Amino acid sequence: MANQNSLPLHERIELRYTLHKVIEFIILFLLLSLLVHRLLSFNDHGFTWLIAFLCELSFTLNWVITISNKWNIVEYKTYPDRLLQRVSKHELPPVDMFVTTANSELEPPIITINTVLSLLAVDYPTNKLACYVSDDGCSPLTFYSLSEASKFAKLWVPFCKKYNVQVRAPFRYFSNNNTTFSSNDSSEFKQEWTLLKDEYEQLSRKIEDAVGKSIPFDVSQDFPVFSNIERNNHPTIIKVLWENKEDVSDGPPHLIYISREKRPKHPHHSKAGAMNVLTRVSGLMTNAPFMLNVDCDMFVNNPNIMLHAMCTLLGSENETKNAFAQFPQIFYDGLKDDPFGNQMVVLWKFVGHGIAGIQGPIYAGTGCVHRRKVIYGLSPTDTKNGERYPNIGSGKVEMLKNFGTSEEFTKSAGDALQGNTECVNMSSKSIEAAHRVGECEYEYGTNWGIKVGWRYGSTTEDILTGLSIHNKGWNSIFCTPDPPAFLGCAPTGGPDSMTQQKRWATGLLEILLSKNCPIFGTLFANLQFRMFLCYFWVLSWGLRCIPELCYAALPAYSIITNTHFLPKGQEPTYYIPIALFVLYHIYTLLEHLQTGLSIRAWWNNQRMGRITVMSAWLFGFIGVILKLLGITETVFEVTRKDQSTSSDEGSEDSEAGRFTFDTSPIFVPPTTILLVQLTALATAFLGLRPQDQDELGSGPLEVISSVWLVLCLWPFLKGLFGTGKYGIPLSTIFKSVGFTLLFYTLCRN
Ligand SMILES: O=c1ccn([C@@H]2O[C@H](COP(=O)(O)OP(=O)(O)O[C@H]3O[C@H](CO)[C@@H](O)[C@H](O)[C@H]3O)[C@@H](O)[C@H]2O)c(=O)[nH]1
Ligand SMILES: [Mn+2]
Repeated sequence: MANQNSLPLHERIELRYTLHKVIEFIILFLLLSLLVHRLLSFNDHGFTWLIAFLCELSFTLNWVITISNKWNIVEYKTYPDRLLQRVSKHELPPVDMFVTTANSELEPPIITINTVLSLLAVDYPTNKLACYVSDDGCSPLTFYSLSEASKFAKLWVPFCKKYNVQVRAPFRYFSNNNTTFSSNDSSEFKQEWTLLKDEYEQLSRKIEDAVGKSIPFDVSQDFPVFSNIERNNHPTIIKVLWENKEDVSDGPPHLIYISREKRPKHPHHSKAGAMNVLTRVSGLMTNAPFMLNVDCDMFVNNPNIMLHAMCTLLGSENETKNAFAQFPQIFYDGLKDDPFGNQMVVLWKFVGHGIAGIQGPIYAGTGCVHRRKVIYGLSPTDTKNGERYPNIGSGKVEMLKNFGTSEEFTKSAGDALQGNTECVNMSSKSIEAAHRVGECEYEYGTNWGIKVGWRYGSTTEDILTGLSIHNKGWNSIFCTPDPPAFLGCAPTGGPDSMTQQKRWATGLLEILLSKNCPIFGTLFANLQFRMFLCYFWVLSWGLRCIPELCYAALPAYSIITNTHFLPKGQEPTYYIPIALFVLYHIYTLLEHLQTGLSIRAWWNNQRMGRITVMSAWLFGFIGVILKLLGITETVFEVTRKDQSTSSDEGSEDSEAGRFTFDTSPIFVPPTTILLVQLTALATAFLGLRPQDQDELGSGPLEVISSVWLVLCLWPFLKGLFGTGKYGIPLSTIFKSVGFTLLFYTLCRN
């Protein structure tokens, strides 16, 4: 038994991918050879040679960082059983659970309440949990749905715990299991199951009925605060929907609804602002040392998540090392073969696990358990020395500067920093204080968003917040239990995917071009150099559109002007780009096949990679430039969450993965690139090219490149002839034709 206690709670396992490494180095060698060849033959070639050289230089740099990112692929195994042998259930630390929602139209409340229900039912002592929902939409519908859900939770939570239900989001549970019971199901179970299914259906129906009405319930009676309010102009609303007074062990934990104060002209800092209000309000009510946060669409898929996370966070060694445990983002009911390339399975598998082997995963905004004191600004050395958080200052003035003027809150923050986890309360006094810390002006003049809490200044607040933690020298842990911890929705459709990618590219570049740029973290703080490379790799997504677009223009330019930008057949270097092209695609295909994906999924991801860079990331880049010039502000556009009901045999299904368009200018650049390639190919095949001089004209490689781009842009080619949402709008086509003509004329002159 003594051995039992010395077994580790988590293990780090290094995975070997020798074949991958070999291919990675061959690709690097080929890239370098190509660069050297270009340098040596500059004089014989013109401007295109220089452009190609610069593009390839950036691809090579990117490749070097990719190799570094994937150098130590590690997996963490966690052992919840060992944890439970070591500590009894009532010794486990409390956890506050946060859910954010912002718009009841784009984020249907039925999705939000399923996430909340799945959280309320996790396998963890109920009296250690509290769930806080932040509603930036200040929607009576969301509020109503939650209050109805809290009634249902009283049946649902005990049911899940009694029968050890796997998936604790009711919409999934009742759609997966259907109505077939197994022979060993007791009649009691069948009865309760039927009752709960009924109750859940009633709950969904109530919410559905309420969706149609502008005010879903009698606000004046149920909750007068909701009458006569505007979404962007209202006081703080906090409502304890359910308080777990009796401390029952299998009932639902506390559930609190929060809609922070919003006033026009007061910056609200989108999700980061919401997270900070959640942090403060929960600090006043439960002040748990750990905080789990999820987006409203990310339900719990593995009821043991808290235990898995605790395996990496508890114990004195972890306490001075690991700041947070991040679970991967995985999506449910994803479209077959990932037509929009946004399920990111391969990305998480190789890059995610690779970064996990350096300083730990980047904070991804959802599915993450944070330490409250780290969010309050603690660094690992503060905990090591056992001193009273010297770096963030514990004097009264510093506490006020850091945490604001609420005495109740500074006291609770002090407690949290000292590891004093005594539970606060939900008295009317603390609720009053909670209203104050939810006000717009509360943060003015404080360190909230700057040194404390979720960081402001980027639409990807998650990456920025995680970076500030890694800068301090903290590690993080990539927690990948089986079955997966959380499942969420990936956008389905061209416009939604593009909006999301644009926001990411914008937010990431905002960080790179600010004083928070990770280079400073590695030079002056404790960010490891290879971790800096990881951050640089992610943060520079928005910049990649420049070499990509230039490189995409080169084959067309070469064909139209009858020149070449790739080596010609007489040179031995002719085979370098061919080998690169083949090997790179074998490499990515290998990654997809090893992840269990199809060739089709690989192809979809390849081409969406090209499309996203030329459209969404380009607009992210432009957005940041406009912000830097002071012309516009960047905004957080919420992604639509589709309510994928279980009606799988819908008539539209055959069209489900088809690319959709809207009038957004985001679709102009890819359409233009497509038309440019088609024009170039037409000139070549119709023999309209100018005479080439001494065999220097464009060759098969230029034509192949151009054809390849057309294949990548196939969804747009179909879009040219599609109708409705499947067709590229005429205005977009006209603009693209205009740009194409301009390009053609410029080439000809
Ligand atoms: O003003 C806002 C805007 C958004 N949200 C919430 O933020 C979450 C993420 O928004 P979503 O539109 O789903 O964005 P995604 O691109 O899907 O989210 C990813 O990227 C975001 C950063 O861009 C992170 O915050 C998320 O955690 C991460 O899942 C959702 O729960 C929203 O309700 C707010 O609470 N307030
Ligand atoms: Mn989302």
